[in-house]
Amino acid sequence: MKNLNNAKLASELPSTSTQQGMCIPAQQPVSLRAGSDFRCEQRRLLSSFSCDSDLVKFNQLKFRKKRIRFTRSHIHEWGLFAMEPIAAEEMVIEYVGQIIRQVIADMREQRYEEEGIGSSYLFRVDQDTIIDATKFGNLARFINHSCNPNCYAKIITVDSQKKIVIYSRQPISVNEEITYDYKFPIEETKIPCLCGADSCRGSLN
Ligand SMILES: C[S@@+](CC[C@H](N)C(=O)[O-])C[C@H]1O[C@@H](n2cnc3c(N)ncnc32)[C@H](O)[C@@H]1O
Repeated sequence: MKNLNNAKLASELPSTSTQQGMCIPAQQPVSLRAGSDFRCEQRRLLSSFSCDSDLVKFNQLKFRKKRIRFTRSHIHEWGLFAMEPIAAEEMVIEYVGQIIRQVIADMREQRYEEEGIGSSYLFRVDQDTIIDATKFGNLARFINHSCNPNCYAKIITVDSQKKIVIYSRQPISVNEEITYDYKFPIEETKIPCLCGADSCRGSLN
């Protein structure tokens, strides 16, 4: 199955409280305990920091969407382009679509092929969850693959729900095409890559 396969699963949100363990030994002297409390809190903050910043950025993205547009791309048909400068490590857009199971994705993939839909808008979240943006989605469905991309896809958990978010990995200029590495699994039947990067691997898969 050739779905947009995201390898960055390391971003699962750890719980900021229960998974940090109990840090206050009951019989500790007060002064030591205060130090322990402090170190414990510091550890908790440090370990939850990147996750919380994902959450903050995700909430910000809801209220202040990046200015982007889809237009013809030199890579493949339609692509997504920045209409404002985007700094590195910014959330650019969420990849929105229908959440489906593997068995449904397999059936749909076959149906889409029969319908002559040549592009794949299926994005794997985990082993049994796929987001299908073929018929319902947002502008993220227009993002093309590049072997030298300016963005990357990451899975974050918001309110116990996994979400695919596209982040910038470097500053992006106005009118620059937004791309990420699809990380398709390797297959025998190759899909030629047209990204044009010097480091192009020659195929998407
Ligand atoms: C999510 S769509 C991207 C948007 C697509 N360009 C469009 O016009 O709808 C993914 C499909 O775009 C095509 N594609 C994306 N990046 C490509 C690349 N670097 N080289 C060749 N085809 C690409 C492939 O057909 C892929 O299945």
